[in-house]
Amino acid sequence: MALPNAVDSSQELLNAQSHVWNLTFSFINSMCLKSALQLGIPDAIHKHNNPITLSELADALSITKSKSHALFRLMRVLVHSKIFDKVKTGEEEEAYVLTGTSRLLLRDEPLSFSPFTLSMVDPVVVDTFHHVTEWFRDESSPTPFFLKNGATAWEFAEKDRNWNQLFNGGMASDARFLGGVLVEKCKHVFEGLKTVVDVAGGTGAVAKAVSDAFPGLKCVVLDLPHVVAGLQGSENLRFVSGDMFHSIPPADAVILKWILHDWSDEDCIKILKNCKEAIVASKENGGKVIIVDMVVDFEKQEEKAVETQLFFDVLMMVGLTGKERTEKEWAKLFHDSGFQNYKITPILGLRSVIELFP
Ligand SMILES: C[S@@+](CC[C@H](N)C(=O)[O-])C[C@H]1O[C@@H](n2cnc3c(N)ncnc32)[C@H](O)[C@@H]1O
Ligand SMILES: O=c1cc(-c2ccc(O)c(O)c2)oc2c(O)c(O)ccc12
Repeated sequence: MALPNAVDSSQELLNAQSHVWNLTFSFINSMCLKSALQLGIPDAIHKHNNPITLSELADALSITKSKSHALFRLMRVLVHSKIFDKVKTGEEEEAYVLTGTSRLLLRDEPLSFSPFTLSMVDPVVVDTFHHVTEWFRDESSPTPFFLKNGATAWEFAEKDRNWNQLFNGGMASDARFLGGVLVEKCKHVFEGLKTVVDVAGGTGAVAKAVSDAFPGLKCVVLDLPHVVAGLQGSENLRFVSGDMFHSIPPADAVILKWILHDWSDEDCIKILKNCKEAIVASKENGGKVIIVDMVVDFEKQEEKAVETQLFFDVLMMVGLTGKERTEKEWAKLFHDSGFQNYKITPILGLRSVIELFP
């Protein structure tokens, strides 16, 4: 029975080859998405109000006539990756519509994710990945990013104004989205608090959502000088520049959103000890740390969720010294930083709110 085996094994080889091709070229998905956002395709479809044909789309984007077929090919990839959908509008004619995914990427929507995506497909992030192999063989660089740039990501952001703006804008788009969900789904987390400091709170989008939802609550955003310079606060929102490794202003609660996954265990313990110092004075009003981060479980999740968690974990390894943590790893961090108790509420999709008590 040589033949069936030969067929089997050649089919296996062909499948393996196709798998290798798909993995080799999966960056094309990211780059087509980047072009779609830069060209403003989601907004053009949205503005049209109806399914949009290829030629209407080309007109709306002011694309040169000679690129019309290229646009068709770009849209074919984007429809395949379910960023857009295609509907029949007549016998022959087809037209494009938005999907839930592209609705999240509309430029002028308050909850747009587009700035985050554009920051993460920028050469500052993507180029770092060309230095991973070299980093594995390097004795002294903490990250591939450091190996390439001779600076940490935060030092780099201080020097490069364009990247600083792009990165802070990207973070703010996630923070606006999450801030809204947080105050809606996690009201109880903020009840009874009089003061809160959002440590490394970026340009203040989470603090703004919290200070708007709880007008009696005084919010402070602490971040590095190049992030908070020139930002305007409000009645109950104030920006302070400083270094969380040195000191954190005292408050009833500290928020740490997407901070601890940026850092090694050793650095997290330093940050958490400073947070503890900031909150212990006001134990009767709250005295807690509110962490928003992933609690990963690489075994018990759906395939797509596992992939997202693996991507974030490697992103943290390549750009920064951080990682995504399992509950066991979180618990050890909390114990090693001198906290007694924690409560995980897994309500933010892949991320959780962890309340940490001294
Ligand atoms: C991943 S961003 C998260 C920002 C914000 N919490 C959010 O989720 O949108 C990390 C933030 O940490 C800030 N950061 C880094 N080192 C810091 C330090 N030593 N002290 C204060 N903030 C710092 C960065 O400037 C950046 O805004
Ligand atoms: O400055 C950076 C920041 C981040 C980053 C991304 C998502 C997050 O949620 C987060 O907290 C941090 O990642 C980088 C990266 O992966 C690079 O390759 C180079 C630079 C950076």
